[in-house]
Order: sequence, then C-alpha cells, then structure tokens
Amino acid sequence: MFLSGKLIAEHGGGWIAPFAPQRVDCAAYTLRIGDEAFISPEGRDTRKPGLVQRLGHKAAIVIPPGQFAYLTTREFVTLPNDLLGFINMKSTLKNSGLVNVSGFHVDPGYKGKLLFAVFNAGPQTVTVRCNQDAFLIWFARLEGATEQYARQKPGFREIDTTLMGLLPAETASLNSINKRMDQIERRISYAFGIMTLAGGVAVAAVAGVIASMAFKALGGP
Ligand SMILES: Nc1ccn([C@H]2C[C@H](O)[C@@H](COP(=O)(O)OP(=O)(O)OP(=O)(O)O)O2)c(=O)n1
Repeated sequence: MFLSGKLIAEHGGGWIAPFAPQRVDCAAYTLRIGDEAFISPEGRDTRKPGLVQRLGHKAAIVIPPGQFAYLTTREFVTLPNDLLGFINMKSTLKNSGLVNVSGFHVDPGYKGKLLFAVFNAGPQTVTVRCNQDAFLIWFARLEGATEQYARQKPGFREIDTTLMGLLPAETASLNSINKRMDQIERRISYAFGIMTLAGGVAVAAVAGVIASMAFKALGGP
C-alpha cells in the first residue's frame, strides 16, 4: 500500500530530516538539491579533473549538454524496516533535458542522503541550484517486513572519490566535439590563408624573374 499525502504529512518527520509538511506534494514528498555536486569534466582540451562543488544557498550547478552530474539531496532519509521508498526527479527538471540514470528505489532500513546520477541529454546547458525542489519520494508499506530483510549497509553521506571515479574522466559530448571541430576548421582556414599568401608571393617573385630575364633578352639596359 502506498502512503497518502495525509499520512506522509503526519509521520514523515520520522523518516526525513529536515521535514516540513507543506513539502508534501499529492502522495509524495519533495526533496531538495543538497550542498554538494560533481560534474563530469567536458571535452579533451580541459583535461582538468572534475571537482566536487560545495554549494551555498541557491548556488548554481551548471551541467553542459552531454555531461553527467552527481546531485545529492539536502534531506537525510531514515526508512523504517516496513517502508520502501520510490524516488524520481521532478518533471520540470526532466523537461529541461536532464535524465536520472541512477536507481529508483530506497531500501527499507536505509539511512542516509540520496544520490542522483543525472545526464544532460538535451541540447542546452542546464542550471540547477542548491536547495531547489528537484526530487520526489513515495512511500510504500511492506507487509510482513522484518529486520532480517532491511538494509544493513550505511547509506550515502557525501560524494567521495570512489563515486567520482565511476563517472567518465571526460565525456566526448556533441557539444565538445562541435567545439573541437570549430577549432580545427579555424586552424585549417588559417593555414590555407598562409599558404595562399605564400603561393601568391612565390608566383609574383617567379613572374618578376621571368620578366626581368625577358627584358634583358630583348636588349634592355
Ligand atoms: N538514486 C538513488 C537510488 C538509490 N539510492 C540509495 C537508496 C538505496 O537503498 C541504496 C542502494 O540502492 P541499490 O540497491 O539500487 O544499489 P546497489 O545495490 O548498487 O548498492 P548497494 O550495494 O549499496 O546496495 O542507494 C540513492 O541514494 N539514490
């Protein structure tokens, strides 16, 4: 059985921290983006390792097209053994081109923040912000739940180096490939310009030599 908005508003304080009943949305609870994020580095040229960003209130998290990001929830989730959570990203974010590529459930007994791996599948850069409403969680009551089948492993707390290593060190997105192609085009047209100029100078020099030889052959001074 899924829990209603009324039950979430009444009991959600025991499972989500910080909790505010006004954040219940129909039969779900709205979670916010937390204070750290990691964006996969873009393109071959930068070669910079990605950095975990520590974010202040409303600080921007900029996700270029074709890049992955880890986003965390601000809220800490503590599920009892008889609750299963279902999670997803809000439609407003999905409509901008972001896709959630991480899992969609929270185990009974889970204690920790939630981590979303997202991919910008759209053509535009997507900017999200710390503390923005971004994710929804629904709660389903489990029949016959026991501690034996609850999650024992500690939940996620922060974006660590193990997690960072799972994302590609560089992503050859269409955007970065486009930038490289523009660069190569510029270099080719520059080289072509120099070659044309050098060719022109050479032709002019050869023509000058021939003209002076012809002039001499015709009895010039
Ligand atoms: N987008 C998601 C999906 C899940 N989780 C959390 C809640 C889950 O209870 C926990 C484990 O999820 P999975 O069972 O899908 O993950 P794994 O089996 O890969 O990891 P583990 O070995 O930690 O169970 O991770 C999360 O923080 N963010």
